[in-house]
Parts: sequence; C-alpha cells; structure tokens
Amino acid sequence: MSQQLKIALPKGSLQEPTLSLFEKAGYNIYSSDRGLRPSSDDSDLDIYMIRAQEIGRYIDQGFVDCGITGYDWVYENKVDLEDLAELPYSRASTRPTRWVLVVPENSEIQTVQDLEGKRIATEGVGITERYLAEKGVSAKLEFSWGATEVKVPDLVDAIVDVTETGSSLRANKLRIVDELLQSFPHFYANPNAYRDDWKKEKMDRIVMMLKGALEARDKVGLKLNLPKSALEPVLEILPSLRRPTVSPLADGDWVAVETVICESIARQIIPDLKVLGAEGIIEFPLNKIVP
Ligand SMILES: Nc1ncnc2c1ncn2[C@@H]1O[C@H](COP(=O)(O)OP(=O)(O)OP(=O)(O)O)[C@@H](O)[C@H]1O
Ligand SMILES: O=P(O)(O)OC[C@H]1O[C@H](OP(=O)(O)OP(=O)(O)O)[C@H](O)[C@@H]1O
Ligand SMILES: [Mg+2]
Repeated sequence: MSQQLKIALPKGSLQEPTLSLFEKAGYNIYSSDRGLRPSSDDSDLDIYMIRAQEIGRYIDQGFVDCGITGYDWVYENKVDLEDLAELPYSRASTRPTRWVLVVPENSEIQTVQDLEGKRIATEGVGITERYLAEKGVSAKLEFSWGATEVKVPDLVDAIVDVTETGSSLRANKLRIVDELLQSFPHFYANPNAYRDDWKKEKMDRIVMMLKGALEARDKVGLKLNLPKSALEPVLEILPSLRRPTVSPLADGDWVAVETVICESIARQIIPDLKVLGAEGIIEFPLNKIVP
C-alpha cells in the first residue's frame, strides 16, 4: 500500500474553523457530525478527529504523524514537538484565545497576589500551576471539566479560563485580573515522522497551502487602467503589499496596474483611484497568497 500521513484535527471548538481552512487550502474533508475518521479528496491523508487537549500527546507518542491543535494545550501537556507553523485563526474570530485569571466583577481580588491561600478552578491546571509559581503565589487549584464560569464565587474565588470574544465573561459578570497566555492553533509534527522524506514533504506542502489560504483571507486583488501621467499619484495611494505590477497597454499613453490590498480599504481606495483617472477597475477575491 502506498504511504499515508496520519494527521489529527481538533474535535470541539476548533473543528469547524479547521475544516473550513482545509477546504480553502484545497483539501476537502468529508466529516459527518459523529465521524471521527473522516475521508478526504487526498488519498495520502489518514485523518483522525481528536480532542484538542490530547492531540499533542498523540503526536508525541507517534500515534499520529502530525496535527493541528492550540499552542495552549501543547504548553499544558509539556510535549516536545516539531512546530511547523502558527496558524492565526480561532473559533469565532481572527483573534488569539487568551487564558485569563478572572473573578466576579464585584470581587475584592485585584491582583494575583490577593489569591494567596484562596481557591482557583480551571481546565488548564498545568498552565495555572506554572503561572502561580512564577508569581510566587500558592493557592488551591481545582481541575474543572468545563462550564467553569458557574463556579465563582460559590465554589471558588477565581477561575482561569479561555476567552476569545469576551462574551462569556460579560454574560457571567466577570472581570479579568491578569492574562496568563495567548494561543493560536499550530501545525505540529512528531520529530521522527518529520525526518521521513516523504512525510516531511507532504507536511511542508500542506502547511504552505494552509498559510497561503490564511494569508489571502482578508485580501483582494485589484486591477485598473490608468493614463501614464496619473501613475505617480496612484502609486502613492496604493498601500501595496508587494510592489504593484505596471504593464504597458496597446495605447502607449496608458498603463495597467495590478496589486493586492486589504479588503477593508478597498471601499476607500477605489473611489480615490477613480478621481485620479483610473478606469476599468476590477476587484477580485484571492484564494491563496504564497510569498
Ligand atoms: N472561544 C473559544 N473557546 C474555547 N476554546 C477556543 C476558543 N477559541 C479557540 N479555542 C481553542 O480551542 C482549543 C480547544 O478548546 P477547549 O480546550 O476549550 O476544548 P473545546 O474544543 O472547546 O471543548 P469543550 O467543549 O470541552 O470546552 C484550545 O486550543 C483553545 O485555545
Ligand atoms: O470569549 P468567548 O468568545 O465567549 O469564548 C470563551 C468561552 O468559550 C469557552 O467555552 P466552551 O464553549 O469551550 O465551553 P466550556 O466552558 O465547556 O469549555 C470558554 O470556556 C468560554 O466559556
Ligand atoms: Mg472549551
């Protein structure tokens, strides 16, 4: 049988954004709600859906060759993996997940030092232990299986939990005392698997396409025609990610300009270009940007 790459993808919070990133990168993964061994349109891949908390351990043990999981859980599990790329996406936004120490809004606790001898609940016991040791604070740490917000103030004095958009903190009237860690998903490999030429090349190619898809996420392509005399002022207002391509047109007094810009500024720039004399302006979506 031909070789296959065993790859673990996260079940849970990161499942949906991870599968949609793979689709944008060109890999279609066919996953039903309960299916833990999804198939895909790339027969080189042997895919396992595994809880984000455990993926690092399974890569470390060589049960899978590689996988995507949050940096937070690899830090928590203290496993030594080949870190091929940070992939800046999250559950609901493009912001990193933050592990924060939080208390009820009206709590007397203002700093971590106020937690000496107090009780803290968290899913990330290792992350919290290391943080408290760094701060020289000794507190009673309790492992929490989730829904941790409900435990303050009756069961514990503070919790350490992840926040992304902040809506759970607001809904539960909680206040951030300190931030312990920021985390994005990473593509990790087992160091031995990464020494295998075929697997290394396969992983590097997947990482290139994933990064290319993320890079293109909020960018658009822009093409326009211009009288040569307007080129200088136009180049001044184009915040080109890379140098714009300028090509001559059949009419020697005109040039075509092609570039890539952030989608968020297109609505400002396109009318400005028009005022400067641009014609035939085309904005188009991009699938990948590979530098
Ligand atoms: N809004 C978010 N909430 C929770 N985790 C998030 C969020 N955004 C990104 N993540 C990331 O998802 C990964 C898994 O999160 P977590 O450990 O909370 O498990 P989960 O998939 O949310 O399952 P559970 O329902 O048990 O919490 C972590 O690496 C975390 O940083
Ligand atoms: O800042 P936000 O965007 O609101 O995200 C943070 C919330 O997401 C996580 O909950 P999850 O859905 O993973 O459930 P859990 O509490 O059981 O972990 C986390 O524990 C917070 O409750
Ligand atoms: Mg969670």
